[in-house]
Amino acid sequence: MASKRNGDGDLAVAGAAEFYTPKKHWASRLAPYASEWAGFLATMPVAAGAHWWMTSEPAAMPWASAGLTLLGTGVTALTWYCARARAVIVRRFATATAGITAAWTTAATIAGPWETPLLQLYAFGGAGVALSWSIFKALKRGGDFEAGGDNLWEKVKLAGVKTGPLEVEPNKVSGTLQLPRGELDVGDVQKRADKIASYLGLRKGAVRIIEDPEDASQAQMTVVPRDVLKDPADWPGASHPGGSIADPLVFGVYEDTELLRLWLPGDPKTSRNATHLQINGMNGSGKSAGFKQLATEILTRRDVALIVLDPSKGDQTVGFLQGSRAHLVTDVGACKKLLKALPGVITNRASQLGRWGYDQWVPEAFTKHRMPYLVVWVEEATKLLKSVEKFDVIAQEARSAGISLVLSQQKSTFRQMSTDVRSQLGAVLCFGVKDPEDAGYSLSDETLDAGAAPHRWKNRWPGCCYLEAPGVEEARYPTPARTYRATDEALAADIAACAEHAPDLPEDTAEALGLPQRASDTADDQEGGTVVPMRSTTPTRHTDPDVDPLEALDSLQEADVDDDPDDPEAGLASLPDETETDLDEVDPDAEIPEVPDTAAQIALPQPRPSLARARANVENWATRQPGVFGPKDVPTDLHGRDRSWVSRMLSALAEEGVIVRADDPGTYRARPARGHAA
Ligand SMILES: Nc1ncnc2c1ncn2[C@@H]1O[C@H](COP(=O)(O)OP(=O)(O)OP(=O)(O)O)[C@@H](O)[C@H]1O
Repeated sequence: MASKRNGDGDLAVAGAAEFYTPKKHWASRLAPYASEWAGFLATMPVAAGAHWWMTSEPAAMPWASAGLTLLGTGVTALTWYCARARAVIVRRFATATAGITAAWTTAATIAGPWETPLLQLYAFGGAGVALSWSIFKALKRGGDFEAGGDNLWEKVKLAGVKTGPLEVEPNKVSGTLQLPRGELDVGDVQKRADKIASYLGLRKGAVRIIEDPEDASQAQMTVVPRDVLKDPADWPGASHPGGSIADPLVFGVYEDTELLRLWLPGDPKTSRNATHLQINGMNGSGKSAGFKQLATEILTRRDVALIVLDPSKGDQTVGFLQGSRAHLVTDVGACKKLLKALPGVITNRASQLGRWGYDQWVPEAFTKHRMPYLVVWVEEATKLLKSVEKFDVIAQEARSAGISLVLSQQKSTFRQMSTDVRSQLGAVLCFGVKDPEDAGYSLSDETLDAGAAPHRWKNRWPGCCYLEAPGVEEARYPTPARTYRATDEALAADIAACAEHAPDLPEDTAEALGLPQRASDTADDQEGGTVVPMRSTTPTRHTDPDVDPLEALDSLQEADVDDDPDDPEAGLASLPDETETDLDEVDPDAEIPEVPDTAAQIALPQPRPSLARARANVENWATRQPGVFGPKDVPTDLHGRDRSWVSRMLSALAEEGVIVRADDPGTYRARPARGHAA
């Protein structure tokens, strides 16, 4: 193979390309050998001319002889020196050729090239040298692409693989591989991708192999010699200021310099589905920076509203959105409430879209009916999802109602995110993770098999990511990308420049979610623009002032999706005597902790408490237990549901820090009381 580095010291894309460039015509097949024969033929007239010149000036002959001898020795020495980086055989061969040519030219200049034995030496010796160069090249290069390719495949123990025509782009060479049928499969080649990179003198991960979905004996090989991700590109500004959310969100570049693009709404014309997005990555892998850029892209569009639920970090991550039209909710309870209110909003929006004749949200829904697309971004999603029933159903319905959910969390193990929820999300953005197992919770097997390895980055390469999403070519899924390097000030300035385009939330949506129509209408924001906690927003309006919105939603949910279909007692009133027995376990003398409104209801036997009341009852009971307890210990009539529900509830309470986990799995204890002395 040709030199691995070009004159600038860069890894040579051209080198890789040169190795592979197919030579189909006889002229191009012979071209590599032309130089030695041209040199052979040129030597005779040069020597004859020099001889004629020297003999016409006899006085100069002694000087010319000495000069030519010195020049020949110098050229030979220079050849030896310049070829020091080449293989020993090449160096010797080149030096010998220079020496022989210089000696013959000097002798021929003095005596005349047609004199015996100079003419014979030229005819046989010169032709012999030229021929041996051609043989040497032919053996080394094979004379055409395929033999060179065979050499590569043999070296990496994949003999029989053939490389098809290659497409050479800046920093990328790609082409089809034909595998020997029945002998090798794509997995064999994928396993050796790093060996191929090593043979080509490239970094690990520079070679990726993707299976051809139509033919298992073929694969697509992509070689990306230079790692452009090492140095992230600077934020170039919002990609479509004042544009539609139907335009892609652009938030970085792939290693082959393509833009990193994400589409959230569907597109009936191209059959692209609307999607939710799952974002994973370990601490410091660049999730927050990615969020800021995507949020900026969203907030600079004219037909989309953004709601951000960030129960953990608050100002740290979303602070730069102060004063923007993003609705920011940072209170845990308020975040949960909002998520639980989503089904109502989904139903409402879906039926509106249906009435207007749309199967899904399209930009026209905004231009004609002022219904913006809605993005609900949930940071630290695991904490919130656990307490939202049937989240998979919410996710499933949300897409057709023009709502995309973005769930961001460090990792999505099956414990943290059910397969049902996962299957509804549709798109994954995976930043650096701790180990291959974590990568497996985010990316598909196909992407991982094709060489995606986010665990190699960990958090040492913040912003590096893989994206699997509708609208992105599947062959691109294993291609690494990096988000832009951006400052909060630059992003905030872009958002501010488009503030006039940002739409309000429709009145009914705002009302149902307990949000103002305009984020900047909140008292907090007017006071100087802090993150807006949900509790500071205007209360939801309802037609019946006596019905608590959450209770109403709970009843609706229960009517729709009873969480305990197998429970024979589902929907039946609990027997009062059982209630008394159970309530014996609740310390009647203990002071009732602060559970707004609902605490007073605990002692009263209820037919089957609403979901909200059941949660409050269980929480109240659990925080008052003197010892270790598990789901089976929680009195049924406090909640009226099956044990798996109680188990999920206790786990959620432990996540929220209301109770703590005990030593044995599935057991808990009340949080030790603090500050009694005070
Ligand atoms: N594309 C990028 N290029 C360069 N630096 C980046 C990039 N993305 C993120 N960073 C830097 O990496 C660091 C960690 O990023 P970030 O806070 O977004 O990670 P995170 O995954 O949100 O971490 P955590 O979960 O701990 O909050 C920050 O200093 C950030 O500026």
